[in-house]
Amino acid sequence: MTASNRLPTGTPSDTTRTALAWAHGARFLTTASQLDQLPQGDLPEFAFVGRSNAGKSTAINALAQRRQLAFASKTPGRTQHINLFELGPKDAPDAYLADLPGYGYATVERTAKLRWQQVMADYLAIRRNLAGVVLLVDSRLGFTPLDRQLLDFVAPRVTTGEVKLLVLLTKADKLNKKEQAAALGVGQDGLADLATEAADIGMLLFSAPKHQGLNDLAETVYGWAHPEA
Ligand SMILES: Nc1nc2c(ncn2[C@@H]2O[C@H](COP(=O)(O)OP(=O)(O)OP(=O)(O)O)[C@@H](O)[C@H]2O)c(=O)[nH]1
Repeated sequence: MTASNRLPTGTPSDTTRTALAWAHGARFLTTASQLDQLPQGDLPEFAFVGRSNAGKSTAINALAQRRQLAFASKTPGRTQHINLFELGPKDAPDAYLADLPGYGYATVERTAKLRWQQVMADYLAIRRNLAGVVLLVDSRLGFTPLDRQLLDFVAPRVTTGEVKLLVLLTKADKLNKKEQAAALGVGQDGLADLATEAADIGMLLFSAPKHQGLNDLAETVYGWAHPEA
């Protein structure tokens, strides 16, 4: 497993610039409430998942450098849709970014929670072109039981290396250096059971306002979509 607490440095490398330019081209494609409404095909897809309020919309918007590409839901826990964004040249898209519903609102009724579980479990287990999962976890909270449950859904595909995993420890600007290092340590310990030899797992401290982890995030997902690059 790789872990990074790098702060942004001066001039980005060519690789970073390419990855950032690619991510900035993200555009909304479609929204789906069921898996069979998602486009089929072989384009690599990476999914952003996380507890609600973990900073998922903020991270997607920072990655795409758009103020409102991903919308924070106005009614907590009610948005059970998967929003899909397209990346790459407009006439020849080369990847999809999937924004999965946030989870963990205490006020959501049981039936909605069960429905969420089913959508996530099915998506993570079945979506054939799923290349990677970006799991957003508030760096001050670490993995919650629902994050663990989500990891369980995708674990069989992560441990074999079929699906890659990047954990973003969000809101790192709210922690001092010592707390950041501790959060990375706790996070890595929490993933020990997934870290097989075949698995491709990374972890980054992330701060949207400070752009911390942003270049690494762009490079990672670009790499997932362009394994030949
Ligand atoms: N300080 C700080 N605040 C952040 C950061 N990322 C997100 N936030 C704040 O955290 C709150 C939640 O962020 P969102 O991006 O809406 O969270 P979300 O995970 O999309 O939440 P849902 O829409 O409920 O699923 C907002 O007030 C953001 O401004 C960060 O890196 N640093």
